[in-house]
Amino acid sequence: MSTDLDIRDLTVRFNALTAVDCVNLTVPGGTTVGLVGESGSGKSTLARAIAGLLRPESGRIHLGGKDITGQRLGHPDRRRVQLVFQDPAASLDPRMTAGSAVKQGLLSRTDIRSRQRTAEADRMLRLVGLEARLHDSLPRELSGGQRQRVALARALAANPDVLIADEITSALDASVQGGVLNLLRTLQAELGLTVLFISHNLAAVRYVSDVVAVMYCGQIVEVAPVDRITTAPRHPYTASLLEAVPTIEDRPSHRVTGLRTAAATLAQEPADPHQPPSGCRFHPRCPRGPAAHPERVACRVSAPTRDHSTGAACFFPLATPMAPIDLGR
Ligand SMILES: Nc1ncnc2c1ncn2[C@@H]1O[C@H](COP(=O)(O)OP(=O)(O)OP(=O)(O)O)[C@@H](O)[C@H]1O
Repeated sequence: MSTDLDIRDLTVRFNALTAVDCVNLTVPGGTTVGLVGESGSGKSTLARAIAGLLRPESGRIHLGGKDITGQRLGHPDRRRVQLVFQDPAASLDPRMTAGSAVKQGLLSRTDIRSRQRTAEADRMLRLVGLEARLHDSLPRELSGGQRQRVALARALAANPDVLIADEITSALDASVQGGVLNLLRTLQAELGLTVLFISHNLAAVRYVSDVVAVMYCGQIVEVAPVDRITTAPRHPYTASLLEAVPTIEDRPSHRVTGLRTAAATLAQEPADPHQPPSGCRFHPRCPRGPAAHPERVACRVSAPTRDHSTGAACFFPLATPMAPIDLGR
């Protein structure tokens, strides 16, 4: 049975810097939510807070209805959320074999006896597409893709409900990225995992996600099903991100929403989370905001909340593209 992950009003601060600001996000059980946004927008901080590696200042994290906020290391529920990082070379101990790394993940399991661990570690290695003969290999004897599979096996060994994948393909050669993404999709479906998939790579996000959440300067500015958000983004920031992907330009729906103007905005510096702009944090860069439309003062003075009908936190969201007109024969 798959488990919902519910994040409510979550705030994480590093001294004066609010890296995650009152974030609300639900990852429905057994689905994948992709989390995108520019560098420094707070994606990894949110991931680490959900995984219990950072203590939030306020807000709650619920897993299957149970509050797991701020659980300490060693709490039995901590294994239920597993985080896999970008760089397996850094996250794996260079002196520890693949099998030993996976066995570490098994330590949190009360249902696996110590004498079963070797066989179970081999099963986990096979599950991620590695031959059991690699059990005794050290990280330096493995390729980047194999190392990331070991990191995945170690995470899955804990039998988690939620897997957070933070840029897991970014450090890999393009030729092996697809294999890891396919593996993630297969594992997600077979194990009924609830997945938060963080990536700069919008093509990867589109490939694995059911829903996409867009983060800007510590806040979630838009959430929508993947097909909708990639063809008809409602928040100007989402549009800017999509516009930065060259292949998207050929999509007719984007011409309808007139997104070409948004591309230029990404050339400007992102908002500084130490001194976030007033009102909507995107307003100084926004092609639909007061810089281009001086009468739109609301953007400067009030912070928009996410609207249920558009999924976007914006006073002047982009219009839904009109359905194609059927001209008949
Ligand atoms: N341990 C820390 N101490 C102080 N500030 C931090 C710490 N970790 C992150 N930050 C700051 O918090 C903000 C959000 O960073 P975070 O790494 O969560 O962003 P991100 O969206 O994951 O970026 P990237 O895509 O580059 O990984 C940034 O301004 C960053 O400098």
